[in-house]
Amino acid sequence: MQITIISVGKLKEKYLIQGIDEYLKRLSKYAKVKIEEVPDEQAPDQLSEAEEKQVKQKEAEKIFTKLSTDQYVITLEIEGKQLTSEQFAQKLDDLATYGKSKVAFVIGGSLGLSDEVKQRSDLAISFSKMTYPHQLMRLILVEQVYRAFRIMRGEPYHK
Ligand SMILES: C[S@@+](CC[C@H](N)C(=O)[O-])C[C@H]1O[C@@H](n2cnc3c(N)ncnc32)[C@H](O)[C@@H]1O
Repeated sequence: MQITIISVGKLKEKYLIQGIDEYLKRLSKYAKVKIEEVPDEQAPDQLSEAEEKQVKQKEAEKIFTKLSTDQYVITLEIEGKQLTSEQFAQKLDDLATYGKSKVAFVIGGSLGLSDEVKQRSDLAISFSKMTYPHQLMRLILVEQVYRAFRIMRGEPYHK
């Protein structure tokens, strides 16, 4: 399986970089995982609805440069579908079985994802109704992808 994680915004915190690197190392046994970081748009704290839309659209343009038509796109959205780790593992397994082995996960920036990106999404998943910072979301995602591979292979992992 070829997995691309497209994430808006730069990873700054050392502990997150180390955590993500650790899971990427563990994941290399199961899949090719590539991180594509796209720069976030600099914007003031107070934005009108139109300005917010514009920022998200600009970020979307950069996201689209990293996506290809043959990828199955999974967006991370708070309002997306909540899955158990087993269901998530089953989903990845099904994708591999049915020839959709190129998967792109997309994590938005601090304002979230634009409607255009959401429309391109094949599946929107939520990790809870709470909002996580995008940097932390990247760590949570790689851990869950790693867990999914362990589940798929029937290998022991913390329950
Ligand atoms: C700070 S959040 C953006 C918050 C923004 N207000 C929104 O509604 O999307 C940054 C990104 O992290 C991801 N994210 C944060 N919390 C999430 C959750 N509970 N489930 C899935 N993705 C989440 C999403 O991709 C989101 O675009």
